[in-house]
Amino acid sequence: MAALKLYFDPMSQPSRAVLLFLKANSIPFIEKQITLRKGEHLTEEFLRINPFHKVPVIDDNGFILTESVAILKYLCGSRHMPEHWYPVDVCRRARVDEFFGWQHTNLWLPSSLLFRTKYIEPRLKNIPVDLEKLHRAKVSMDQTLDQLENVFLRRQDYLCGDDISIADVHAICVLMQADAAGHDLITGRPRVADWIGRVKLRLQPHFDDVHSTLYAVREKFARTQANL
Ligand SMILES: N[C@@H](CCC(=O)N[C@@H](CS)C(=O)NCC(=O)O)C(=O)O
Repeated sequence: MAALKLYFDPMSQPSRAVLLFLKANSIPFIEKQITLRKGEHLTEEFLRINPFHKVPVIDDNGFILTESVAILKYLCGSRHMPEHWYPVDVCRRARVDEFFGWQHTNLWLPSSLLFRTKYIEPRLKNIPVDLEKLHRAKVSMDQTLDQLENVFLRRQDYLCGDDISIADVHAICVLMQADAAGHDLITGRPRVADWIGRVKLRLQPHFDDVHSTLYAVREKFARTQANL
């Protein structure tokens, strides 16, 4: 049987979620890095794999799947992973699905907007940072972080229950994008701070390995754009 292939860019938050999950669970796979910055997602070869020109994508012995959430769920089912990642119990599983439904507009959107506005757009279009747009993204990101603090983490150690699930892996990778853009995730949010520490610890050393490219960007921001 051909090995699983993962097409990813380490600068992409959903790519990192899948990469991290594979590494943390020692699932064998072949790395196919697609560097978005270089336009490698727009080649004819990649468009045949994903006509939507997005990463991540997996090719599991000819079964091609896009969308990070679908990929994580597929890996849980096809690799018979420990139950805590995506519980079998109907209600516990529904909590994970509930979070994934919520995160698209509430977590993914503000975090991506923040990073895009501060990092990608100025470089791509050679323009200064749009401060008004950045402010809107920051307000929205703070609302989301407060909801993580006061709703999801109010009575439990992980986002969807008492043990780590694929929702935690996905969410922390998305949040790291905002962190790299210099957004303060934890001040006044002790539960979010503890949760980040807890999830990272569960996923080390792979967490730092998968985030090394992003950490370099975060350092650059801290030196050059700390005032924004
Ligand atoms: N909902 C998708 C989002 C995938 C996505 O937007 N990927 C971005 C990188 S973070 C991408 O490949 N963008 C390139 C493009 O849209 O051309 C998922 O979770 O997998």
